[in-house]
Amino acid sequence: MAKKKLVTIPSRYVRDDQDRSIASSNNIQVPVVDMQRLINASDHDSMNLELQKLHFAAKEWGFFQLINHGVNCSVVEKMRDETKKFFDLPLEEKNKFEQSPGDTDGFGQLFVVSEEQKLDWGDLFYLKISPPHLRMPIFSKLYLSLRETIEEYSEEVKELSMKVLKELGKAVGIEEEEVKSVFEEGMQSMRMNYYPPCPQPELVMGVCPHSDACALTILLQVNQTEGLQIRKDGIWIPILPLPNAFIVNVGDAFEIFTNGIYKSIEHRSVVSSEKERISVATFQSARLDGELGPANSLISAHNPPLFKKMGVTEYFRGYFTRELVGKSHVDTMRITTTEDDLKNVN
Ligand SMILES: O=C(O)CCC(=O)C(=O)O
Ligand SMILES: [Fe+2]
Repeated sequence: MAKKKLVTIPSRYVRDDQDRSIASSNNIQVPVVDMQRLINASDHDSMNLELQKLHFAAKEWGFFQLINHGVNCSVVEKMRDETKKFFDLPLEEKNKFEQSPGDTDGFGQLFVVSEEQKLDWGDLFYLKISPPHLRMPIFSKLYLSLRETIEEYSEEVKELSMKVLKELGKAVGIEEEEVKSVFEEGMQSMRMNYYPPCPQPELVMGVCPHSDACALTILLQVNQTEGLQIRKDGIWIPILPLPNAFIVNVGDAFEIFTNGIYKSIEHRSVVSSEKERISVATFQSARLDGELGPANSLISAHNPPLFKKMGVTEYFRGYFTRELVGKSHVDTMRITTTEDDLKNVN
């Protein structure tokens, strides 16, 4: 669909079921966290202050912008350039990386589970990156400049994600070893999003409301264009991306791991009539041969688990075989207390 000059919107893209109202003021913005302060052990006071800020951001917002993140600027620039170049390729070139039916990796659309399902106004390119044995054949078909850039960028982002996850763990009292054991060799994947301008943006959605299945998402706004909105207390808030910052959000797996202290937040992206928009989301998840459930360090008689424990592979199977609708997936892991359970307690 990218780059085609359409005048009317094909009906499969029309989303008349969406509430499009947004917060009335631009003054409400997600918190900004400074990574350098967070890890600068020589200044304990400002480190603790920043940890409190991070805790507040993850607990109350599930989203924040991360500045001084330490990822090499030239690597980020290369990632921006390569992503733009990829989506600028002629369609037949991009189609060489097309998703095969039933597969999530490749160029196309995600989560299309039926012929009738509505479509998002955007193209995407999804790749599993790490550990390397998860890479699909498409990965080795990437031309050199794109593959090298993705490898370099994702390696740095993985390090950053682990640092942030450990800090978040610290803020709620989860031992670092436990964070590492679940997430360090975890699956890392990447979704490059391209949203072309749309003649009637009020009829479509770039990405419909969803939460991310992973533990942590590091989002790069490639061309600094607005469009991402997050749902806080029922109100959609547009995010104004800061230059040189990443937008970071808590995913479903970390909501489960923190036993609900941090929550994954629904977000969506809207499109514009004039400008294209490009973003790169890098997802850090749990290791596939492990289990996902509330962290042992948090659970006690006073703090019973709110979520079931489940094999990580099974957890993802559930996510990818459903249409992406809000936070429906994390709800399937919730332990529901029935009246019978309550009778047993009393
Ligand atoms: O394009 C964006 O800013 C958000 C994309 C997103 O939510 C995703 O890829 O999961
Ligand atoms: Fe997302």
